[in-house]
Amino acid sequence: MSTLVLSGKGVCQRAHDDGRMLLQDIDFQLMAGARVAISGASGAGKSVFLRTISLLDLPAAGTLYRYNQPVRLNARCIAQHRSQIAYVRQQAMLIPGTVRDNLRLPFTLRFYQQKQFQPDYVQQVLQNLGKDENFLERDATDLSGGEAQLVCLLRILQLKPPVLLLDEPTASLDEDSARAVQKLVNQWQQDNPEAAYMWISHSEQQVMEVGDEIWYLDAGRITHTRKSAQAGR
Ligand SMILES: Nc1ncnc2c1ncn2[C@@H]1O[C@H](COP(=O)(O)OP(=O)(O)OP(=O)(O)O)[C@@H](O)[C@H]1O
Repeated sequence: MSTLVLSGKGVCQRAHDDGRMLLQDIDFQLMAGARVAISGASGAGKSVFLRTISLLDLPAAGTLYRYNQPVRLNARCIAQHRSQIAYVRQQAMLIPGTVRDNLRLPFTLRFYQQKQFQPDYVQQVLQNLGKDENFLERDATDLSGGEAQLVCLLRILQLKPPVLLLDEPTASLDEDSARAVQKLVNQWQQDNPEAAYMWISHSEQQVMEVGDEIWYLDAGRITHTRKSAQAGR
């Protein structure tokens, strides 16, 4: 039987400015290995939902559970949750320096000091994406938008989070770069079959490609879910 990695009960979010409800009483369950595409109109609350369940923004009400344990909202538990439920934004954010500097960055943080940068692993992944061995030494400021997004993703994937929350990661990319991002996420999930993701997309084609399940958000509620034709491949 599949493991429940992340779930929520009665999750609500309010706007910081006028207090209006942005998420209304959402219950959800994300199983290990799940591939969930999230769809819905602009302003439906998709980003707010991902930011809330990763605890980048704290919920106004409701409870999140990781592996069936309620997540406490103190600083240590929030930091731990964010490291496990990794949120990837649409715009790539890199530090000045090389690709290697960017990929090493998390290991300089106290939270990841027990983990080690694995150059062989990242080289292999980059090679599978068609990047040559000099790519690690490229200056981050010279990368294309698509390459920068790949580096951002790889920086997170190498840490092997059990859940990845992708907020329109290919929205500003051309078709080839978008495909490379999809390929990277697919490959990561094949290597880590217990890993799950949620992927926000406005592209109906991408929704069908990346989701085994599709969750629809409307006015801060999950209105319905369905299996895609890809389910059970
Ligand atoms: N921090 C905030 N304070 C106030 N309002 C916010 C905040 N964040 C988002 N909103 C509002 O919440 C609503 C949902 O925003 P959200 O970004 O989640 O939509 P979305 O479904 O992701 O849209 P899109 O597809 O256009 O990215 C919008 O009305 C937005 O203006």
